[in-house]
Amino acid sequence: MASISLKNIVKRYGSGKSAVPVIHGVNAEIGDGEFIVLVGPSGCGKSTLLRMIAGLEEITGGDLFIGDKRVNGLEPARRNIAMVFQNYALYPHMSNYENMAYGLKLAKVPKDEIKRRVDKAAKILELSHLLERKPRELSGGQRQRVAMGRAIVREPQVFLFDEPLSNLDAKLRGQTRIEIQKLHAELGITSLFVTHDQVEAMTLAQRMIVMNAGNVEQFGTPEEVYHAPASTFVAGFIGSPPMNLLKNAPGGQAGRILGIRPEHIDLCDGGGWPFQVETVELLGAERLLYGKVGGEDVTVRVEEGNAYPRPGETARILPREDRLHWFSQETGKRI
Ligand SMILES: Nc1ncnc2c1ncn2[C@@H]1O[C@H](COP(=O)(O)OP(=O)(O)OP(=O)(O)O)[C@@H](O)[C@H]1O
Repeated sequence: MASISLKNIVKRYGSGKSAVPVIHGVNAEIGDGEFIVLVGPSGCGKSTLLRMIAGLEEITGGDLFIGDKRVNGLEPARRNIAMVFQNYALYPHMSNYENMAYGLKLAKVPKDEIKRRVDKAAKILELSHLLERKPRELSGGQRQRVAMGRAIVREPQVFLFDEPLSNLDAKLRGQTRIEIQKLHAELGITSLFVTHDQVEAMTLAQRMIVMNAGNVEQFGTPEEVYHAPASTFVAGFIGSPPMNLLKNAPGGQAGRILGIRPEHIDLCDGGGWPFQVETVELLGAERLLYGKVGGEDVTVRVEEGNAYPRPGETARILPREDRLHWFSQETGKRI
């Protein structure tokens, strides 16, 4: 196991005048054994960052340490890292056992040691009864477990996951998420998990790095990111539906954006803000009311079973005082 340290990491694709800057100086200290999720919208540079740590992409500037060793120029095979990809990348003609054993065989690990490691990984992943089958004889979720097994047997210092759940359906994604958490609890290997899905990020992360356009917007626990987003970008990205952001809120201040989550607004009989309801959506346990306050979009969440206004009506709403967030209109940063 090992810590990972990113010091002012920069990435540019190409060179000279045609160089495309993609990562603009990322700093992060990841502790030994931590499970970190890297989350952000498509194109923000998550995969590029992960691939630089894996050694699959050259680092343009800055220093990357794994443990106390600077590894910028070290080839991937010598970084003691295992990577799990979205598309599993299993060999179709090999059995699942052979797929898991292949890397060790190449590394000339003795046969009985290979068997010991594969059997142990298969047991952890509940794959023992499927080892003789070929990957095509497995479900998507089982295939992803074989891919994880292949990573585990190498007993790496670091696991890198590149959107490994995105080919699975919603239910299986949920189950596999739980398995990955169990695996981490059992093995305690430093892990970096890339996703664009904020729900996946919130549920898996011990700490999460929220990225936007090649920069780190926030690095914190899911609680910190949810309760104290560092910027309007994070406020709008984390949480579903996203935080309401109002430039001209009643009682607001010039130059400031007021943020309030839909779940932190109550309906009231008098006082509060006038809220013109436009549409209402039922999502099982809750109802979302979409409408306007003074011309700005506002979403309000009401627990199912409670009274709620209908489209076309004007209701009164009261944001909870202790749940208000303030951001600078100029920089978007939290005040
Ligand atoms: N080989 C390349 N040459 C030039 N630009 C590239 C190259 N690879 C990636 N990029 C650009 O770098 C930026 C970051 O890409 P990256 O794949 O890291 O994003 P991402 O956050 O992982 O996105 P996604 O979730 O869509 O995979 C994008 O703007 C992309 O177009």
